[in-house]
Amino acid sequence: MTATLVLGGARSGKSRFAESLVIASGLDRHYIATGRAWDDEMQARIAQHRADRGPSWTTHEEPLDLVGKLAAIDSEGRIVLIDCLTLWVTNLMMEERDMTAEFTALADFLPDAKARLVFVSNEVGLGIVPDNRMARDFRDHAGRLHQSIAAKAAEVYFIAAGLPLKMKG
Ligand SMILES: Nc1nc2c(ncn2[C@@H]2O[C@H](COP(=O)(O)OP(=O)(O)OP(=O)(O)O)[C@@H](O)[C@H]2O)c(=O)[nH]1
Repeated sequence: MTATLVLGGARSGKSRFAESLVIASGLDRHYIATGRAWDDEMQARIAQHRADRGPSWTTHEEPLDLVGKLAAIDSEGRIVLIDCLTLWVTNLMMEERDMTAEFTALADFLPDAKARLVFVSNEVGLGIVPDNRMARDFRDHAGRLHQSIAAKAAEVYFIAAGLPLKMKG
């Protein structure tokens, strides 16, 4: 099945746009959250997101084993929204995982996926070069991952101010 990549900045409207693609598909809706609730504000925000999505979505929370989770729920007639890749990259870095191996596993999974996949991610590479090493590594990992997913995706969008710019497809 096909994959879509939706890139954008913080509060650009990328999650909402990705959700609209899922709803328009008419397929069985699944949501994989890679983020973790680290404080009360985030917990409240997540609860609101869940309420907004409503009961027609099946939610999975998977901070690290994204490929394993995708494989476990992969099925024809299903669409899976992954929100978001940059939080997955953060979690992998915190656990000192082999980034190249993880990114390769995800890219290799895409052509064989039976479900339709919609990836959301933050475009974090547009500002000045960060002055700390970890932030520079994070930016580089995210940029490499985006290029690899974009190369295999059928459609790629960039969202700014709530407006989608179609870059591929
Ligand atoms: N753990 C968990 N996280 C969730 C759930 N639903 C949404 N999220 C997280 O909430 C985040 C998106 O919410 P926001 O922080 O409000 O949006 P944003 O990414 O800053 O802004 P947009 O560009 O508008 O999407 C995603 O990264 C998800 O991982 C859920 O059910 N469980």
